[in-house]
Amino acid sequence: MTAPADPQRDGAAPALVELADAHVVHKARSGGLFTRDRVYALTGADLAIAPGETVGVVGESGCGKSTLAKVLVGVERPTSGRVLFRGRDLWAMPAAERRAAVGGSTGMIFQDPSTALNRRLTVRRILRDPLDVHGRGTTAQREERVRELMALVGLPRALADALPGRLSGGQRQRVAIARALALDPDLVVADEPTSALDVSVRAQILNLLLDLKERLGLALVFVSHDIQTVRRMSDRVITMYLGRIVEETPAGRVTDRSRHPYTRALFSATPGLLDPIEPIPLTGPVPSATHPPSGCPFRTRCWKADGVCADTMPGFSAASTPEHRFRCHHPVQEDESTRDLVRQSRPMEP
Ligand SMILES: Nc1ncnc2c1ncn2[C@@H]1O[C@H](COP(=O)(O)OP(=O)(O)OP(=O)(O)O)[C@@H](O)[C@H]1O
Repeated sequence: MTAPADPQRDGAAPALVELADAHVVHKARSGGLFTRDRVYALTGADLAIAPGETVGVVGESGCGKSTLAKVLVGVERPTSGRVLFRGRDLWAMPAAERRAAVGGSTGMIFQDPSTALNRRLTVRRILRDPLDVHGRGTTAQREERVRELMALVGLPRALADALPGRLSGGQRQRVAIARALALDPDLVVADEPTSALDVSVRAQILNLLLDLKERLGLALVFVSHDIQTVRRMSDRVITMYLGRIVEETPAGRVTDRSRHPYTRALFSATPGLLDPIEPIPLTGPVPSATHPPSGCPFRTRCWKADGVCADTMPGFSAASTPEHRFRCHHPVQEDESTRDLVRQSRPMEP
């Protein structure tokens, strides 16, 4: 069995949740029927989430962000590899113990609260449900907890008997956040929590998440396409490409100190993050997760790629540190500016 990649980084708090060489492989479908192909949704993920930290996850559509999120909170079982909750192998536990561990330590907030909440249940019932399922407290204590949760996320008490259809998008997402917090988890994973909301309420929901994280000492994993927001919210940013974690960067270094060419390209394409700059051009489509390229999955779009990249998937580079890890045969130099990379990566004039 594979040992956890980096069980406790030097001096860091012990991990809340750790993935050790986690893979998720699906059967591919075509026209509603399974085919012989496989979809490599998550490949060899090694990751440790420490108590109280905020980890942002970025990458293009289909790169495995949601899969990583679901594996971290124990709602999706990896095809192989291990998920450790406070050092204990989640999927080796008896089912009842696993359900209690997952319910009691993690919460998940989904993209669209309209579909994530049962439309036939009142706010009170939605918030009571996890307490009932996990047998928390007496009836009176559960009612009190529902009131507490509503206050925590800024929902007026008068909405306790409302159905989700009567609430605004922002209020619905507050209910979803309260439900994720019902059992007092240590880790909350928010998968694109604001992308289905009006622009006007996005900032309120993000501020609420940050505020709750501080007040409750939560660890937060934040998945988003919105790179600016990820950078602002996170302590550490994880870059994914075609099912792989290719870089983990301290958030303060992520714009102009990232060492993986893909992270630099992703951030260069975000307006307003760097001084006016052209984005690093990435040529060609994202390869299919059913037929990933040999070696490094990014090589087909990388201006630095050579034969080594086609032959071998890079492990974490020897130049990595415990805080800043990257998988690349030809990492960007520390002192190379994104401007230099734009120049290097520009396709040759014919
Ligand atoms: N149940 C499934 N069956 C088959 N393929 C799946 C399944 N779930 C996910 N996939 C595939 O796995 C890959 C990773 O999907 P995932 O949803 O984790 O990506 P993502 O980065 O969250 O995408 P997005 O940003 O668009 O939400 C994609 O190619 C997706 O089509």
